[in-house]
Amino acid sequence: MPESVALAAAVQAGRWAAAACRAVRSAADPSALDKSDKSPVTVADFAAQALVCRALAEAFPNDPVVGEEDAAALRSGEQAKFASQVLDAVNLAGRQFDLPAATLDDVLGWIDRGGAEGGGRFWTVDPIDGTKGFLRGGQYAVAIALIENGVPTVGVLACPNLPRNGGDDAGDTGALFAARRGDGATVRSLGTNSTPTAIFTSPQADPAAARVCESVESGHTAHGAAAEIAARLGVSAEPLRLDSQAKYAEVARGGAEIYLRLPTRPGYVERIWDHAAGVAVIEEAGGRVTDVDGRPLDFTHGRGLERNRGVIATNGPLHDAVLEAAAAVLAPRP
Ligand SMILES: Nc1ncnc2c1ncn2[C@@H]1O[C@H](COP(=O)(O)O)[C@@H](O)[C@H]1OP(=O)(O)O
Ligand SMILES: [Mg+2]
Ligand SMILES: [Mg+2]
Ligand SMILES: [Mg+2]
Repeated sequence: MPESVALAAAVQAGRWAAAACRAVRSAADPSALDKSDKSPVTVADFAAQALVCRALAEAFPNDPVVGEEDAAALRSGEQAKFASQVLDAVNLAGRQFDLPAATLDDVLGWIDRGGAEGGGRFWTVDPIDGTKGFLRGGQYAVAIALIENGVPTVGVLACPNLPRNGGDDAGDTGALFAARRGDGATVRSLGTNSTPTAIFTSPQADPAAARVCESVESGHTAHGAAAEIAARLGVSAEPLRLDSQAKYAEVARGGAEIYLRLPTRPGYVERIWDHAAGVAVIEEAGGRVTDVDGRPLDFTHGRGLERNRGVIATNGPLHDAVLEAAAAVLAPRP
């Protein structure tokens, strides 16, 4: 079946952005700025958001985009050198795809296309999900999703550092996961014209045999509570720690059964771009996603998942058992 225009645009956007991320990492140690919440943002985050918004604008000029980054810091005279590095990264990646050279104004304009509010139909973009992983040389993902009436209907996760065929095939690094509601989920390489292969979650129904993945960063998830949940389920394998939505991808392709993202402090609201693409990919691969209370993720409240706390994603068959264990371990919803 030919891919829909929306999925094809998101795949192209993911490839362009992944090329920029790789170019930045191979050139030098990426320099980072601190955002107001103290989280880092690099030249590659901005270049990747510019390229994703450029690709989406070509295919869907009227679609709003809700992106993580904005160009305000790059427009301030103080960051002129940083801004010119972003421009260079966009053009370096662009040359790989025969794109016309961009100006700094083009790049700032594309980045700021990500400042929309959302609505009935909109895209949400995390140009680098897992910036800390990117800086460490760990996992990161370019995450792109189309949301229609609160439902992620298209999702792409481009994971430049993830082995495509599982852990044994480390020579073939870089995987792009894609899904469109009703059409299933696939993986392909990051190269142009690569063929997608269908992926499915693991059929494992024995909780004791499950493999759990979680964040590397202890500030992003409660590792202790996850260990208690795993113990209740009788899980013996050590958790797999990965940065970014690569965790959703790993569960979607059957490399793990459970992804736990457990609240570290009351009041942290998850961002829609940290989950929408992962939800589309995992659900189309046969999995399930809810918050820790079993509620579906609610993408109708702007930039945050205001109505949810934490996230639990599973292969499907294990979902109810994990929710039951989580309810026994976590304090009830306030
Ligand atoms: N306190 C926090 N709790 C949960 N997630 C967070 C927190 N601070 C930042 N994040 C976001 O968590 C995601 C990475 O989590 P993980 O540990 O799974 O890799 C990123 O989207 C990161 O944003 P960013 O996109 O800026 O990297
Ligand atoms: Mg960030
Ligand atoms: Mg993120
Ligand atoms: Mg990000």
